[in-house]
Amino acid sequence: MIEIINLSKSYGSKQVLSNINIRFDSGKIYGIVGENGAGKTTLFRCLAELEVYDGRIQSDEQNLKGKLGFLTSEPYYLPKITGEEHIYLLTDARKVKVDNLTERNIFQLPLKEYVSNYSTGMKKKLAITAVLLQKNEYFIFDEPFNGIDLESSIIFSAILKKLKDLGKTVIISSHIFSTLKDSCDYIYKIEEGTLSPPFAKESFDELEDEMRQKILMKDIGKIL
Ligand SMILES: Nc1ncnc2c1ncn2[C@@H]1O[C@H](COP(=O)(O)OP(=O)(O)OP(=O)(O)O)[C@@H](O)[C@H]1O
Repeated sequence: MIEIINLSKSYGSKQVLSNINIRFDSGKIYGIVGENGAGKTTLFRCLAELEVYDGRIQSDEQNLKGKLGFLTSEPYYLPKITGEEHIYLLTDARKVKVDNLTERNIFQLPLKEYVSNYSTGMKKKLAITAVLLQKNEYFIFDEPFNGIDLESSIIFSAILKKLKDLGKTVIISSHIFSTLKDSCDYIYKIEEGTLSPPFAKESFDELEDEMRQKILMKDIGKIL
């Protein structure tokens, strides 16, 4: 369980998150949606303790940091590092021993090659692989579906379900609503720094309609 209590975050005079309260339970998948700049990544960075914020984040873990895997929307790689080395770097940091990496290479990445030679989607899949192999209890996936091909999306969706079955806590953001609809137990919307009440599965269509209506109200003719 992770609980966020009265969390607010500003960058200088700009308030990005206001009084966020949310609880993430084990064995559940939580989706976070919101327009570009709504504050999704900022919320995730606060959860990963990469930001200073007002409010409190508590969990039933003594060392949440060591059990939280964070797939950032633009993962970082060292120069001149191979896929295999990148994975071992991250798993060694957690003192997790990875046997049989070849078998666990679910996205069939060329792990002996330099990551700098990977395509965008391959880099994303490498980052997903490393976060999974770290054996985390909590997972934050910021835009995991961005840039990955259909087959990999299907594999990743199946992995999400498996994580849920294993009792892990999963928090995920995506602009592709269908991917969240498939996987999530609850979806929250961030708008102007505040969080909506949770939408449960039976109200996902209602949320999607609401978001579509808002977009349709914009006068796209202005640009043409
Ligand atoms: N380091 C920073 N300094 C100043 N402002 C920032 C910083 N990081 C983010 N912001 C601002 O905070 C707001 C929220 O950004 P954030 O990246 O959390 O949005 P997001 O919902 O993840 O957007 P996207 O869907 O585009 O990824 C934006 O207005 C952004 O400009």
